[in-house]
Amino acid sequence: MRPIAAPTPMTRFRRMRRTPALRALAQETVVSVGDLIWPVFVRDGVNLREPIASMPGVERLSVDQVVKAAEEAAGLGIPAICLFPYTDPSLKTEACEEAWNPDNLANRAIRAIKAAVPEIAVMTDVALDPYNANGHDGLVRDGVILNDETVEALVRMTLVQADCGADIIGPSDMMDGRIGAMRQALESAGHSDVAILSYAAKYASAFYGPFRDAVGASGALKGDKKTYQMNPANGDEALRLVERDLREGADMVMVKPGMPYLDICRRVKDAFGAPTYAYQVSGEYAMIKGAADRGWIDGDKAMMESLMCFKRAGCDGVLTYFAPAVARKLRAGWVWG
Ligand SMILES: NCc1[nH]cc(CCC(=O)O)c1CC(=O)O
Repeated sequence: MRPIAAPTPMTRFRRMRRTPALRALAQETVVSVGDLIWPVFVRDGVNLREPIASMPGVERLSVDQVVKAAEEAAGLGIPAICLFPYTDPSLKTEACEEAWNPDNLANRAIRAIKAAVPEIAVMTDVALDPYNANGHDGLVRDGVILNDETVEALVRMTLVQADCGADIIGPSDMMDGRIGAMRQALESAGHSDVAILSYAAKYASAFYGPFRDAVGASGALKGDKKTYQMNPANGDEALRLVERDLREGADMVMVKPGMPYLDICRRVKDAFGAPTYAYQVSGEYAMIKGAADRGWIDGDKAMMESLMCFKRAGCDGVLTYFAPAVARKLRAGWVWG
């Protein structure tokens, strides 16, 4: 495509910006409620909602409250909810057995949501960090993160989540070969309808800080995640990872974080045309909220603009802590232009 413009004054771009009606007609991109996946934090207990200091407005919810949140999301038309457990430190071990316990917090939440709100898609997190005494996404031996042993553990975790009724498996661990192993295991176990949204291009990012507070992993983590998460300097590698995961059977792919990596979103969408998602991560949320709470930016406008930018960059959808707030704005008839 080669856009052509006659010289001014034959072309005046401002003609199409003059009124809201003309701006609406010229608008190229839309955000709709169907683009949203809402990540929520689950904690133990009953009737509990616990604020997270580094994520103003986000709470850890007990399972009964997660069900309420899922009902609210479904009522707003949000298609999917994604669960992250805050695991009791006493359940964290080096072998991470709690990860495939059918009665762990995340699995109880999946079952409770599917029983009460079957129409909402439940997405899971597959990684060992909520269950690992050392805070890593993989099993660790002598300070080394083990790839193939971790993949076996992740497959066990996946199968239990699928048994509990998960619709979308979300491997966020960045081990090599896990998508193919999970896909095969799901097929063999009769879960051929369960989809995989691969965190294919996940960077070793400073923007995950508030999330690690939210799931209680900040204190536990020994070292960093640079031997498995990507170097922020790399773009071509993201394309190779996405291609590999699609070939192994991923149904959808994700770029994470979101806003600092919109170039990667665009390249991934253009290269493969696969369902492509971005994760607007905790640090991105905290920046917008933190600045808004101090009166430095208009929080609603910055939130809506950020969602539009993901869509413009080629994303089919966005995992965002803003999901219910965005859905409410859309429902109220948000005027973009
Ligand atoms: N498996 C860990 C995981 N899953 C989702 C996030 C980050 C999400 C966010 O920051 O909102 C992380 C953090 C990490 O890799 O350390």
